Amino acid sequence: MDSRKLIKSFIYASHGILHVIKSEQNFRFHLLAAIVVIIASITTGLSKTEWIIIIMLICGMFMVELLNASIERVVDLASPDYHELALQAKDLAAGACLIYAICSAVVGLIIFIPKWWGILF
Ligand SMILES: Nc1ncnc2c1ncn2[C@@H]1O[C@H](COP(=O)(O)OP(=O)(O)OP(=O)(O)O)[C@@H](O)[C@H]1O
Repeated sequence: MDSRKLIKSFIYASHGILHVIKSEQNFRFHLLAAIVVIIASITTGLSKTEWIIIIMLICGMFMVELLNASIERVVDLASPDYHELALQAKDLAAGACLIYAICSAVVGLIIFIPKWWGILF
């Protein structure tokens, strides 16, 4: 295996992540939300399985946002002017983000609410 090629791939991927942090407000919001969820998870106390679910949800949200940002750029490159298919491509990608965000919120509530209920009452 060519280790220099592997290191370069990591560097390019890191550039992509840094670029999306700088340019996408949605991504910064999800980053902040992830920090809040991690703090809540530490203070609430989760099982190993619950931690795995939370980590997968957080990383999944970042992945979907990165793919959405990537699709937006490809669409802007291919169709700078208005086109119905460009609209559909961007709206479909945004729809994917919305579905994942709703799913994450629901799963998060299923994990946290019974624990907080147990602490409060
Ligand atoms: N070339 C285009 N042709 C047709 N409709 C478009 C085009 N570009 C954007 N749109 C429509 O405008 C909406 C917003 O597009 P925009 O590029 O501003 O993305 P966004 O979702 O606001 O992302 P961000 O603000 O993160 O860049 C899209 O969801 C789509 O409905």
